[in-house]
Amino acid sequence: MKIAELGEFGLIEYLTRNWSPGLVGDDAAWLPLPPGEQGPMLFTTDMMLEEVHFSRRFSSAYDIGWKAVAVNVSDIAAMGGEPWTAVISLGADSSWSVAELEELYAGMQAAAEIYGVVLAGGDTVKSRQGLILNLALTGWQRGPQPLGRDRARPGQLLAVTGPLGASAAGLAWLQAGGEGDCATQVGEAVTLHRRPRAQLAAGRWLAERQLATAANDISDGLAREVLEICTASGVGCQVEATAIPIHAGARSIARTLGKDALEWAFRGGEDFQLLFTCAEADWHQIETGLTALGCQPARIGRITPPEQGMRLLTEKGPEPWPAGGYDHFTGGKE
Ligand SMILES: Nc1ncnc2c1ncn2[C@@H]1O[C@H](COP(=O)(O)OP(=O)(O)OP(=O)(O)O)[C@@H](O)[C@H]1O
Ligand SMILES: Cc1ncc(C[n+]2csc(CCOP(=O)(O)O)c2C)c(N)n1
Ligand SMILES: [Mg+2]
Repeated sequence: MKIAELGEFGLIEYLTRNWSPGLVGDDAAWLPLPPGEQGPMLFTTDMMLEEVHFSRRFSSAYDIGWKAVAVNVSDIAAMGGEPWTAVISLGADSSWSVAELEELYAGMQAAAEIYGVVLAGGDTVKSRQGLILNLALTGWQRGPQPLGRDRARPGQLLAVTGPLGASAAGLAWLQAGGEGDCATQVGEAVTLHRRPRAQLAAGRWLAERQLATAANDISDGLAREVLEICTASGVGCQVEATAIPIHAGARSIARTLGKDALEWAFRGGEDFQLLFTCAEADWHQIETGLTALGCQPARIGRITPPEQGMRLLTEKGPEPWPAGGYDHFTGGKE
């Protein structure tokens, strides 16, 4: 069915026909505050555009809906918070059918259930070209203070919650005409590109115990996220290239396509693992706790005093920190 057959209001009614009362149908959604929660409120937004953040050639409408929820939850996870309510802004051109938008909503709903997000209304317009999907997500802080980017201190460890490079590798594989639906490490990289996982349990675990001093989700690549923590905290760092965990599927795809998987880890982005800093004395507890949650934590380096700058230690010796990361206005990558 074409969207024009339903019209704007018919489409909204159709897509939200199973939602609870109070969430859709008035000027604003209303719902009770989470019981007993008084921590600071968190509020984030992340937008996805067709052919910028996803392509219908590589992802189903369900995948796209899923990803919109996961990328927003990831920002709450990086603060050590709990996600709560999201509103959806949707712009669709006439190439999108009602059935596809229904799939998009099914994907959003499925991810929302997994992460405990309530979808609470939104706004719908016709786009001139392609799909625009934006979520604004509220959340709240469990710990006494948000897990920011500005409390990394010299001597602390830099670590990640799991392997990197999978999403960019999965996308490169699909762009090269590769099959995504296979039960291999390559298939897993493709799945991680299509349906990224927010590290909500890891963020919550670290924040509740106050074991992480700073954190960031890896949306724009390790190069960019380490720079953000070091800049916000006013510190330097020393990262060992060989300690950076690379997803096995990304390694395999890099070999086949003649690419560099480490480059995907640094500048590919969309891995949505957490980058965090912690006291060295807490590492054993962190490694055990995060592993029990299904993560594959790895320490990749150390925070240093600011005057030492940011350095990458490779087999050839110390190198300046790799520039770049994903930048929308410099052609994707710097
Ligand atoms: N157009 C804007 N107006 C006001 N603030 C903005 C705007 N775009 C981004 N920001 C703010 O700038 C900061 C960095 O934004 P950015 O989108 O890079 O967040 P991020 O978490 O680093 O990345 P990602 O979008 O991939 O999650 C955030 O605090 C964000 O709220
Ligand atoms: C079709 C297609 N081409 C390229 C990419 C890669 N990509 C797009 S946005 C982004 C960084 C995060 O964005 P933001 O900073 O807006 O959160 C990355 C790595 C993709 N996913 N799909
Ligand atoms: Mg972020």
